Amino acid sequence: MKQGKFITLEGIDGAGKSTQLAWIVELLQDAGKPVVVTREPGGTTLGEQLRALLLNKTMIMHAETEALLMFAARREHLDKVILPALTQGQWVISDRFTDASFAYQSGGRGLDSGKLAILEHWVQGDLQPDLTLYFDVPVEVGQQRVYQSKSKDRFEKEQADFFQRVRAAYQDRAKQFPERIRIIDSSRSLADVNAAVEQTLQPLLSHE
Ligand SMILES: Nc1ncnc2c1ncn2[C@@H]1O[C@H](COP(=O)(O)OP(=O)(O)O)[C@@H](O)[C@H]1O
Ligand SMILES: Cc1cn([C@H]2C[C@H](O)[C@@H](COP(=O)(O)OP(=O)(O)O)O2)c(=O)[nH]c1=O
Repeated sequence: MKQGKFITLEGIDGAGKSTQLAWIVELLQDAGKPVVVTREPGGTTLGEQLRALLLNKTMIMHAETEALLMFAARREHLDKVILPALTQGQWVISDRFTDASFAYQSGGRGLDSGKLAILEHWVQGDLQPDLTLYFDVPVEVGQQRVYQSKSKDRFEKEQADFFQRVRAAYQDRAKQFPERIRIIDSSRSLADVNAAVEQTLQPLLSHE
């Protein structure tokens, strides 16, 4: 029986997820919540090895292989990390989850979202995050932030039109699940985004 809360962070590369993750952990710890931080693809020994393959910019793979590996890593992640932590009453914060597959593999690569929905149901059953923070930025802003910060991986080396499709797919998904997915305008200053995150988390914290 799930007791903890499951929060996921989404957005195109460079949206500011990792930066906000640290702030969210601080807010939850200040509120006395036991927090587990994790990420996708990854989060387990096997998942991190799959991540290395998926992000390796010299690796060539079919788009469906890519999707299947994302969901294989997710199955392991749920089994080894997410479900045990939730059952123990911990708050799980994941830097990306299934919305990323709909955004990148369906929006970005063009896979049929119906196939992904089958994998989603297979791997997660009815489990969905309690809250998803979608950090929305224009593609140019995200790309500028990524290029300033580090060398590009297999996804980050994609062109702007790929990220336009990813962003559009995220926005569609946020419209489809407005209760769960909250849109945060991440093009603003760090202080403004921090404040928006705090405000969005408040109802979840005060219902506890
Ligand atoms: N609101 C913001 N304003 C300006 N720069 C930001 C903001 N949020 C994050 N950054 C910077 O942008 C870069 C990418 O941020 P990061 O959190 O790593 O993004 P993501 O995890 O979504 O790819 C980092 O150098 C970070 O310091
Ligand atoms: C979870 C997930 C990630 N991805 C992609 C999005 C990102 O480009 C990449 C993971 O990188 P990311 O989480 O952004 O890590 P970093 O901040 O270290 O670059 O994997 C998918 O394409 N589908 C998925 O289902």
